[in-house]
Amino acid sequence: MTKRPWIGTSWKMNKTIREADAFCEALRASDWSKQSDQAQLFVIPPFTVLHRAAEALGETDVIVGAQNAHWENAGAWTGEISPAQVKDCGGRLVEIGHSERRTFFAETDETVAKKTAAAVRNGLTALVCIGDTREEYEAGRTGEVLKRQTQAAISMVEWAGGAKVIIAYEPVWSIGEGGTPADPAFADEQHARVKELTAAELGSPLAVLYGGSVNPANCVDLANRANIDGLFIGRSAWKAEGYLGIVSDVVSSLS
Ligand SMILES: O=C(CO)[C@H](O)COP(=O)(O)O
Repeated sequence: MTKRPWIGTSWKMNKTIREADAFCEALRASDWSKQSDQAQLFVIPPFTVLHRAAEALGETDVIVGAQNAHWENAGAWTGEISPAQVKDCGGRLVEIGHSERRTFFAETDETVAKKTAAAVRNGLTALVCIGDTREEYEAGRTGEVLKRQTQAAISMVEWAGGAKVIIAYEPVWSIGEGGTPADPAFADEQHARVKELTAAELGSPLAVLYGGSVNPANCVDLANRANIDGLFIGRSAWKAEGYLGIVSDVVSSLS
């Protein structure tokens, strides 16, 4: 069966309204935005343009999501955004537990578990990021860390009723400027383990995307690995041409 990869980008804390509009317009105008039979595209803007991006891409097959959401649907949680609010803005997916949130905003396995369960309860797809630090990687502890983070993330989800959870393996040592892209064979091995673990716990494996210094030179090799179900791209996809170039290369290589 031909693969139908997920290919998406988070803009992190980037883009003004005008820049977001330009990206969405370029994506909307591209044929790739209406070909979800070949690849499931997704874009994760900052909250400031979430509603606008969801509207702009509303007639396309592109899923728009949020970079975080709280575990409660409403209440006295100053500065937070709830999964119900994400849904109200047109968001269909929530990214949870990115390493930047775990490192700089005290996100823990427990908050990731609560947020994942809340996203699913609200009918959103939870895109849960897991990843080993450089220290853990060098100590050969990658497998153990990914197992702990995955088990915690899915521990509170109510699976009855079509819960949608996707895992993104993002080695912390691969992310951002100065990151080292993971060797595709190494990434594939880690994905295989996560798929095996989730299959054993849930009856069927969760999809596992790879993120961390994905670029035009390594996207095809990564996406063609047996256990890599898609790519989660940062810097290389922040310009629409960059994103669409990767989508086109990956889809062509798979067909
Ligand atoms: O979240 C990511 C993808 O949006 C991830 O952190 C990878 O970022 P990149 O290294 O800039 O591709």
